[in-house]
Amino acid sequence: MAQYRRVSGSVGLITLQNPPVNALSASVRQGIVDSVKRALGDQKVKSVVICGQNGVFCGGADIREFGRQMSGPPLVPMIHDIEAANKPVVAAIEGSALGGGLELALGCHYRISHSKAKLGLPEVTLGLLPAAGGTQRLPRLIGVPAALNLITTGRHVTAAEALQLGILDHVTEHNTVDVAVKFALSVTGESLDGRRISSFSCAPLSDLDSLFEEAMLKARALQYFFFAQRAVGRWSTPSGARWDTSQPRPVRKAAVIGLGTMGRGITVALAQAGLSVVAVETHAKQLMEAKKAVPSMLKRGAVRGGTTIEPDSITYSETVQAVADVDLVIEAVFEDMALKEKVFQQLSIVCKPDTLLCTNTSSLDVDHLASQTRHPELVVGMHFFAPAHVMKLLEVVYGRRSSPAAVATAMQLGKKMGKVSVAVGNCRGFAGNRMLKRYLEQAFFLLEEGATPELVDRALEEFGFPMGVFRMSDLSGLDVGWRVRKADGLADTSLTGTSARVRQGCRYSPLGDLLCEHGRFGQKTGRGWYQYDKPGGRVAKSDPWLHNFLDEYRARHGLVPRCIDQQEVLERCLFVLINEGFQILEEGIAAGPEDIDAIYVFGYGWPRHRGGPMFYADMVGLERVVERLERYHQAHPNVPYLQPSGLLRRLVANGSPPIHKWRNVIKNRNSQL
Ligand SMILES: CCCCCC/C=C/CC(=O)SCCNC(=O)CCNC(=O)[C@H](O)C(C)(C)COP(=O)(O)OP(=O)(O)OC[C@H]1O[C@@H](n2cnc3c(N)ncnc32)[C@H](O)[C@@H]1OP(=O)(O)O
Repeated sequence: MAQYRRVSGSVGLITLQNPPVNALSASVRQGIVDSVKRALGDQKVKSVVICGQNGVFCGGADIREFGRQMSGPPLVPMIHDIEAANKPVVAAIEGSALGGGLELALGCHYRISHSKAKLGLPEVTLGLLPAAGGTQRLPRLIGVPAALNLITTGRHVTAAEALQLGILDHVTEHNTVDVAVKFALSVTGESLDGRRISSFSCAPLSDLDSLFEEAMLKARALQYFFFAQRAVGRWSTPSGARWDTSQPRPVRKAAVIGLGTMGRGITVALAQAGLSVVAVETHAKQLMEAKKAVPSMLKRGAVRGGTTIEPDSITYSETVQAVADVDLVIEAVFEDMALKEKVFQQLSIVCKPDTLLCTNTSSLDVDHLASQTRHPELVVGMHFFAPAHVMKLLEVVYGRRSSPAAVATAMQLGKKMGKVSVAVGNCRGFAGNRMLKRYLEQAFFLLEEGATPELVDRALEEFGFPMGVFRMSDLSGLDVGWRVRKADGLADTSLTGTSARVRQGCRYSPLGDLLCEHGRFGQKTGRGWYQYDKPGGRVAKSDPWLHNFLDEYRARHGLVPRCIDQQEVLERCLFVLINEGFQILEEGIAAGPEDIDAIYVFGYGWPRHRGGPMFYADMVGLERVVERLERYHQAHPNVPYLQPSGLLRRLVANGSPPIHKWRNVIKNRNSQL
């Protein structure tokens, strides 16, 4: 419903009331129609404000009414009547104005918003179009390109961006309804001729065709990705195990070993999937902390998902003996091979002979861990992404001896946890992190050559990543990679001269190692590639120290900085990642391009509307990817992975077939799996 009252003498205030987000149910629409009629018919009312109760303007269509018989007044004439009103109507937007909610606001003559509000037309994510005037009014208000972007992506924009785009007239930090009422008083009696958006004409565009072509490309990418997500469930391995011939085992009780950040998230994900969980942590302090953290994570998840979790579904223990009767164990201890070896040896003794043993390692050798057990066929990797109870991606890593049933069980458990599970073979970094390594290395090289973290991140964010590589590195912690590089004997900053930037005959950048030596681990220390207001701060600010450091570094190594443009950033960072993806396909580590694309979209923030790295390569054109890689390899001969992979060349030699035909060309000739 909607409440109507007169405030400040002459303002008709209409408040939408439909908790939790004041969605446009039949009774809300009826309430709006009645209230507008009252306001326009009341001589004392000179202007109108529409707001929502409890700090939310309107979440759009009431999704609880989807699938039901349509009742109540239709939205289109209702919004039209608001726009046609002869008294100014002001939308006071707090919280969200989404879908039909934004369309309602676009029918008003003015839009005032709180700075924390979010606006958008997310219909596309529900398989709908903004049919209550959104497709007509938004392009007239902000132009076709910007409107097309919002409508085809469904993304929510901040009030600041909405103001910049021209959707909003004013943004306030104060009480939005009070500000809107004052504003409504101030525009009383003014002409509304220039305020009715549907009377605006669309700015003519010369390149409308290419704009729509781009939008169509996005639509193709989204369609491809829709099917790619489903394709990854039909997994297969080079040894012939397949989704439709492998029988998963029932898993009712699971255990997690190690209750650090990852272990806690995995415990929550398992409990949310309805399993009983034994959570083991041998360090008393860490166990105590986990006992507090896990229930509150579960509680937050239950509130968000509207579910209930049996509080006794998790039992905690300080000893591994507690996992004797579980069906499956996920080891999530510190990323240290010696420690993991010990855990697997212990598990092999303690667990039932048919217990599936899984490791959450992000890069270590699953076959080696399997060799520590009595039943290597029951060992697989389950590589979760942080935060493990939130992130959709799960890499299920099969080893040389993993049984089809073991792979099927892990895949099915992933599905039960609501994950997109992708089966991949065992190699350093598996599919996702192996590709990421190349991407990170190129980003470091670009800094050496003259780029800044800001320039690289801007290029990647404009491409569509939620965060550029350096902001992401600050968020996840520079020390993580540093530890791995130290363990691999790479992070040696005592080397001088040319050998400082070469390892095993290949180009190497010690920039990340040097930053760590300065105690700059990213957000957690308040300093990394950017600076933050405090340790744990979230807002990245450009850091003059870092720029000086880069200048000195280049001078020390005789590197003459050059101008690097966004195109080079994208090609260098993305094409090497793609090239590694082809190598992974060639080796049979991933069964098809869809697997890699699902990994990148769900695990690494690759923009969904670009379909994933392999789809992107198809769109850019494989010949072009080869040509650019060759050119960069010529310029940087000591970076061997800039050479186009054999499969990429073979595909080009086969006339660059479209992505859905690549599997015909992929022959896992080199596979050892
Ligand atoms: C003539 C027929 C009338 C048709 C009207 C015109 C048609 C227009 C088409 C549309 O409007 S399509 C767009 C529909 N709206 C959306 O897609 C928005 C979906 N919601 C969100 O994005 C978020 O929920 C939010 C609004 C941004 C709030 O996010 P927040 O993180 O703060 O909270 P949540 O946990 O997500 O949600 C809280 C609570 O609210 C319920 N809810 C959210 N949206 C709607 C909705 N549109 N209708 C009904 N209920 C909604 C959500 O389910 C949660 O409830 P719960 O009980 O706590 O689970």
